[in-house]
Amino acid sequence: MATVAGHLSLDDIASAADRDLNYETPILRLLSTSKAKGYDTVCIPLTNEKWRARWKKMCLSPEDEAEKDDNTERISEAWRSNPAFLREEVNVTRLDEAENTIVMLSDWLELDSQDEWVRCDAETALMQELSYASYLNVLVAVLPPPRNRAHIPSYARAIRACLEKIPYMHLSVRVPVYDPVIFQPVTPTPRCGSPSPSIDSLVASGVSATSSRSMSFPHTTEEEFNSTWEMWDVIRTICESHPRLSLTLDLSPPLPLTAGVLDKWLAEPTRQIFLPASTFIANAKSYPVLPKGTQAFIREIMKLQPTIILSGTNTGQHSRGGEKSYFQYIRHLEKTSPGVQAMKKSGTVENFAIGYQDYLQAPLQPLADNLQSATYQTFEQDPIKYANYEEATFRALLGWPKTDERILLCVAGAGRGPLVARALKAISRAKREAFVHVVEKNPNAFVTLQERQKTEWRDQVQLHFGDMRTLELPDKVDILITELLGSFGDNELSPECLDGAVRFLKPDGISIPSSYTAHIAPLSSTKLFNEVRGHEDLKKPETPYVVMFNAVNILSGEGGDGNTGSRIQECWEFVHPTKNVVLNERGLPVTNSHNSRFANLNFHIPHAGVLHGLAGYFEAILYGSVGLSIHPQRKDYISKDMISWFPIYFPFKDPLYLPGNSELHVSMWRLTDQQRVWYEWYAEAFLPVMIPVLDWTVDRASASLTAISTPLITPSPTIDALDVPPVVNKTEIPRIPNESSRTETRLVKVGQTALHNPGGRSSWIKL
Ligand SMILES: C[S@@+](CC[C@H](N)C(=O)[O-])C[C@H]1O[C@@H](n2cnc3c(N)ncnc32)[C@H](O)[C@@H]1O
Repeated sequence: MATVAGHLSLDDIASAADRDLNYETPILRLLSTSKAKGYDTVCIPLTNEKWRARWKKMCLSPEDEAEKDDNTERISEAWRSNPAFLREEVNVTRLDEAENTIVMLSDWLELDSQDEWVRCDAETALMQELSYASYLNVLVAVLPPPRNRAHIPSYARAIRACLEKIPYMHLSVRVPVYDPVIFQPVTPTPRCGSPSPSIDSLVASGVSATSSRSMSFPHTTEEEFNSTWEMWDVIRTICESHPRLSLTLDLSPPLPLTAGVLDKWLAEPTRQIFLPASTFIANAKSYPVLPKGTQAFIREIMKLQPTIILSGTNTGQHSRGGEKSYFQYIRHLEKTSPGVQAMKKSGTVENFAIGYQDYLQAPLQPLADNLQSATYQTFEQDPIKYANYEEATFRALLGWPKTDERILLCVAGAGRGPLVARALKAISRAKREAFVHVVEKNPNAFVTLQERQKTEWRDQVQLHFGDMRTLELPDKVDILITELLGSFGDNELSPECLDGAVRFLKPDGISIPSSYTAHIAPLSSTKLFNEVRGHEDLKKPETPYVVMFNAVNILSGEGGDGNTGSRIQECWEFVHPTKNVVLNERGLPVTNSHNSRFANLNFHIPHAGVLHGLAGYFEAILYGSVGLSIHPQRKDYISKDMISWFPIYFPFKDPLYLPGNSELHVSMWRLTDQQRVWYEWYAEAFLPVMIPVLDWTVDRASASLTAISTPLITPSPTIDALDVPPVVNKTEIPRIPNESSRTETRLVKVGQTALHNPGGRSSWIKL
């Protein structure tokens, strides 16, 4: 269940101050009442107005210059040299008051003020607050929100310094999901005036959430939706994605109905959602509900299990339902969240993967290693994979043209025998006379196969121990059944094993599977990036992993300008039996070069994001229209609730920022020598820019070179990436462009990754 926290306001704390002999302190009284109302925890402001007033007096120049005095400066300097609170400036003083609570630091601190002195004193105050919170064992502190884009690097540097000095505590940056008003330039306050307003006051005054909620975002651009994420991106980058840095997403501003622009928050460490009562609207019966866009977003982000901080629920903003109705509404959203429900429903891949989300696992190597019985047992729990294999075998048997002959089947790589059992079922359903050869190279699993032959299958099967690449069978078979597929299709060396096993097939024989394809999509995930980075050796970021994705955002979108493909794109295909391979006298390929592959795929990136890696999927055709798929857009039509494979993840060792409306060109290789197979991967980012088409003519009147070296247009800061006709020698008469109204789109390169795993130096699969 989602954790729901009640936000205590300064007014709540003040009104709890009247003595109640049942509680030792007002905060303990509020904690107890919140618990009774059903909240799991509370969010408490650490400081109060007294601290704000003292800080203001010490650190901001008075509006009236006449009020300035030396004594104040001395007091300020004394504070700077030894920052400390007075008892009456803080709301929490005891360990039991802070236990399991979320503490909100002074949200008026301007770590990104226009004024350098204000920034400096705000940082001193922040460190003082964190040090005090740390003294009280606080585990999560919500930081004041960033406001001023121009000084976000200063804000981020201050947070980084705090992360280094304060141990254990999680620092959570409060960021509005978007709110352009927050970024209106802060009036410079060179030690005078008051700090810029807090989010709450801006929402309450300027852009009232109620008033703007009723608008349909007529003027809100992609750039505006992106602006707070872009600030967060700078903070996260400067803090090097510190594992104790997280995000409190402030949902005070109303959300758009189109989810795409918000998905980027799913790939971030969004640990808290701040949800004020003012964000709720009244439904037809006057009960508080959330606007559609916010509902959809909360349902989606619930799968990350953030703590929802409800605030202002006791301020009577809605006429019906009372305080508990907000809380109940959140529980209702949780119950109707597809992600949460899938996790709860047994039999789904989401339920099967609980505890494994975003956890990196090394892919199996069933050819090089001998699998454990428990691993086979896990495979065998899949309700869909074996049913689809049985159906494919059944249809292949039904379609087999020679009805009067005994049909020979071979299950190669049989493991503990589930596909043998399914093949026998299919034979019985199809009412055909048939016999099954069974091949397995794992000596331990072969004992289980012998046991099953003796007790279940008897003379319907014949067992053969050995490697399908070298073993000989007594007969050629009609149908060859294998399951040697990895998350990327070919990554458990199905193509190489089948090169050997197809020798068992008659010329017109059928292979189940008949083909499989590998697919990729660019992905962003701070969590996964953190898992692979920071290791001295290159191995970790140059190794593909099997991962059940959760806090992940696929960056690509449909659309684009025709130069780009779909959101998830196919890299390559393997078809069996393989055609046109040069074979030796034993019927085996002379080299493995026919199994190497290359793909160059162009993705459209609609919204800005940070590329951390590639998500990989596979799809297989078993027979006819029966298949297996983990492709996110197709799996539910082909093999819904199949749990055997999680996707694969190809990491990038350094993040690559992709601007909105950019293109990502990905190169992917499957390479091989006589001993190994490995993947290499690389990506480049491009930004399409519109430039006028220049018709060049020779200017005989001017002998100066300036005409061509002066920038004529400035489509992008990387103007040098565009073709300007070269000057061959300095005496050549320059050409100047004619005026033209035509424009064309060119791609300007904005970044690239390293080539990952060259020569298979970090990761490979042993043949
Ligand atoms: C992914 S498991 C599938 C096991 C079983 N068919 C199932 O579906 O549960 C692949 C099996 O193929 C076997 N295998 C892999 N390569 C082989 C080879 N070259 N020759 C024979 N068996 C092989 C492995 O030992 C393993 O038992």
